Order: sequence, then structure tokens, then C-alpha cells
Amino acid sequence: MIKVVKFGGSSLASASQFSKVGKIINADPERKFVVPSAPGKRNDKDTKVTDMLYACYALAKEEKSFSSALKKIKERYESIINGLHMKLSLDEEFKTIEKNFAEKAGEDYAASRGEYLNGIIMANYLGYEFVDPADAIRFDEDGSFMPEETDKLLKKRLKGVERAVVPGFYGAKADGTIKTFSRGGSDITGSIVSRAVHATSYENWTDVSGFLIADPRIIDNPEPIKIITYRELRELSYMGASVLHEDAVFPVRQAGIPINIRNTNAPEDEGTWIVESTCHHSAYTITGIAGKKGFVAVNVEKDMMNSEVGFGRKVLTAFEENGINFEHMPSGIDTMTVFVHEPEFEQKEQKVISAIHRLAHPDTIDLEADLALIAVVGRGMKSNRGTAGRIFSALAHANINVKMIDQGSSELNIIIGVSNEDFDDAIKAIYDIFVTTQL
Ligand SMILES: Nc1ncnc2c1ncn2[C@@H]1O[C@H](COP(=O)(O)OP(=O)(O)O)[C@@H](O)[C@H]1O
Ligand SMILES: N[C@@H](CC(=O)OP(=O)(O)O)C(=O)O
Repeated sequence: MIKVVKFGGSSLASASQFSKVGKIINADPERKFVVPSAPGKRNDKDTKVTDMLYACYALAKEEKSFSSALKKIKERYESIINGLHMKLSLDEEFKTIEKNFAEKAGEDYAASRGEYLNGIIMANYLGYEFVDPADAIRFDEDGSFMPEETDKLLKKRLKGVERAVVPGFYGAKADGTIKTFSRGGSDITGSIVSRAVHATSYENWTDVSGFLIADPRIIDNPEPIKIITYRELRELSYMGASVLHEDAVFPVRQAGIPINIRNTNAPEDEGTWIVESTCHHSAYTITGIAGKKGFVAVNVEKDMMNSEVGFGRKVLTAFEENGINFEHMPSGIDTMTVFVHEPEFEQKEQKVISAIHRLAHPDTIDLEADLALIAVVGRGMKSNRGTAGRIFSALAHANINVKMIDQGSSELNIIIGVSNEDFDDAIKAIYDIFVTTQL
């Protein structure tokens, strides 16, 4: 039996965190493949090593002095090494990094060193083999990840390897140029390694006791979700629950490997199981709540819109012509509303409006900005009547004006639009009615 264990930056931010991680790994002989992130924040005011590396490389790129910025990064690693009483020197590694920075080896190379160096420390600390993902995680010429090629290379590289540390977050193109995933991408590495070694489970260790019903920065001490399906998770991750990188789901889902989200600071907690399907009923009607701020609603009105064939297509063409993705599109009889991301829409606003006029000849178009979308997700909603009613009465009680509601045909989620300023209160009200009071 093989478990792949990924530890996030918060789990590896200091020597004391490292030693907790060491204990967790040594407590279970099945934890054979370890994927570390770079050291994260030790407290709220701290800076992640990845961000320090980006800032340091920006200096190098502008040909400004970067030696003191690099020295601070080296000190972060040395405090971990010394705190663990290890005899390991990273002097040679840092000389190479300094040289490569001066030669402008690239932003991705720079950022990847966070995981690379932490991987070296981790492999030494555990006595595991170090496997550089630059040799086995492959990106194409344009920088797109190559899943099948990677799976082949990684299987070959890990064949016969009993225990290894594979740093997260990066790989390389065929010519050796380092390429990273997007931020938070060590989760993807964990998933890729799990698939390659046919793991029985993929443990993703972080600083919370699982996927929580709502964002702990909004709800005090929210309850963890025991079991969640990949589909529910995808809805919540997409809407802003940031525990697991969205793209981490695909490799393990394909291979039928469950993910277990665990807390490095509370290893005795069971955490959350993410599975393909389950007959386990969640304790509440809903599984989770997540949301994002910063949307604009584009309301398009035209008399008799409902009888005009192709009206919706013409409106959407105006967005497509301008390269803008839309999020949701609730409609009435003579109105349709298109929700778009504010930062993306802002610069192209007038172009889109004139394109809608040109293509669809509406009576009016008006815009409403500063909106937030909240997704209430749950496989249990299908079999429970009155879910939407409970959400609305909770929001009405909290004096929150609901601007939009959209229920997907799968009945897995209900999306609610409120103004940005009501975002936190709306999440609190929904959490309250389904979890705290269960009214
Ligand atoms: N629904 C949620 N459940 C758990 N954590 C959440 C949720 N929504 C947002 N978060 C945040 O995600 C953080 C964990 O993700 P991340 O910072 O990427 O961890 P790591 O550094 O371990 O990879 C938590 O500390 C928490 O603040
Ligand atoms: N260190 C990278 C990759 C990563 O996955 O980190 P974490 O596991 O701390 O989210 C980042 O900060 O984006």
C-alpha cells in the first residue's frame, strides 16, 4: 500500500513545523512519496519564500543588486536546517542560484527554487531519495502541462524507488527550461505522483482540519466536511474555496484515488475525504458554501425577447468577440443578465456594450457592478425540499438584498448574487441556517 503525502507551505514554514511533518511521515510506513511545497508564512505578517523568490528575481531582472534579498531567503532555509540540528550546507546550491539569477534564468526557475531547496532538506531529513521533477514532469514548448508524457516519464523515473521526495510546483520543458504550475500548484504535483505510483490515497496536509463547510476567514471555527465528491469540490474550489488547486482533481479522479485533506497541526483529526461517489449522507442538507467578489451584471432588456430565435446567442457573441468569459446567465421573459468578472470586463466595457447593440438591438442595457456570487453546494439538496426557501429566508432575516438566483439543472448547487459589501454577512446567514441552528 502506498500513500502520497503533500505538505503545504504552512506545514513547512519552520523547523518546528518540519519536525511535526517528520513525525507524521514516520508514523505510517505507507507514506512513501512526499511532495513538499516551499516554506510558507510562519505568521500573518510573514512572507512566503515563493513570494520572496519572485521579488528577488525581479531585482535581478532589472539588473539591481539582489544579493541581500537572496541572503534573506538563504537564512529562512538555514533556520530550518539549524533548528533540526542537521548537517547540511546549501552554499553550493545558493551559488548556482545566484549565478542563474544573474544570467536571467527566468521567473519560473526562480520560483521553483523554493520547492527544490525544501525538497533537498526534506529528503536529507527523512533519508528518502530526492527526485527532481524537472526530469519527469513535462511541459510543452508553449508551457502547457503534458499529462500523458509526464505519467510515462514519472512511472519510469520512480520504478524501483522505494521512498522518495518529489518537490512540488514545477517541472520542465524537453529542453530543460523550468516551468511552474500556477500558484498553489504543489497540489497538482501530489496528484500526478499519486497517479504515477498507483497510490491507495493522496494525503494533502495543510493548516486546517479538512475542507471546511465555509471559509474560516469568514466563519469562526466552521465544521469540517467529512466526505465530499469530486463534483461538489470542483464547484466549491471554482467559487473560491482555496484549499486545493482546481487542477489537482483531474489526475487522481481519473485513476480513482481518493484525496484526504489533513491538518499538520492536528494529525489526529480525520480531515475530509474527497471521493468519486458516496452513499454517505452529509449531516446537513448542504455540503459547503463558497463565493467570490468582483462581478458585474450586464442586464439586457428587449420586448418580446422570448420569441426572438437566437437572441441569447447574439448577446453572447458580443462577449466572445471581446474574449470575455461569462460566469452565469439567468434570464427572464424580456430580460437576460450576463455575469462577468469585473477586472476582465472593465477595460472592454464600452466595446462589449456597442457590440451587443450592433448584434442584438436591445431596448436597454444597464450595468451593475460590485457584486459577489455565492455558491451553496450539496449532493443532498436534490432530495431535500425547500432548500432555496431556507436560503432566502435566512438572507431576508439578515437584511440582505438578493440580486440573482441561479439553480443548476443538476441541483448540485444554487448560486446567489449579492452586493460585495453583503458578502460576508450572506455567508454567515446561510451557514447559520443550515449548520448552526439547522432551522
Ligand atoms: N472551505 C474552506 N475550507 C478550508 N480552508 C479554506 C476554505 N476556504 C478557504 N480556505 C483557506 O485555505 C487555506 C489552506 O490552503 P493553502 O493556503 O493553499 O494551504 P497550504 O499552504 O497548506 O497549501 C486555509 O488556511 C484557509 O484559510
Ligand atoms: N509555493 C507555491 C506552490 C504551492 O503549492 O504552495 P502551497 O502548497 O503553500 O499553496 C506557491 O506559493 O504558490
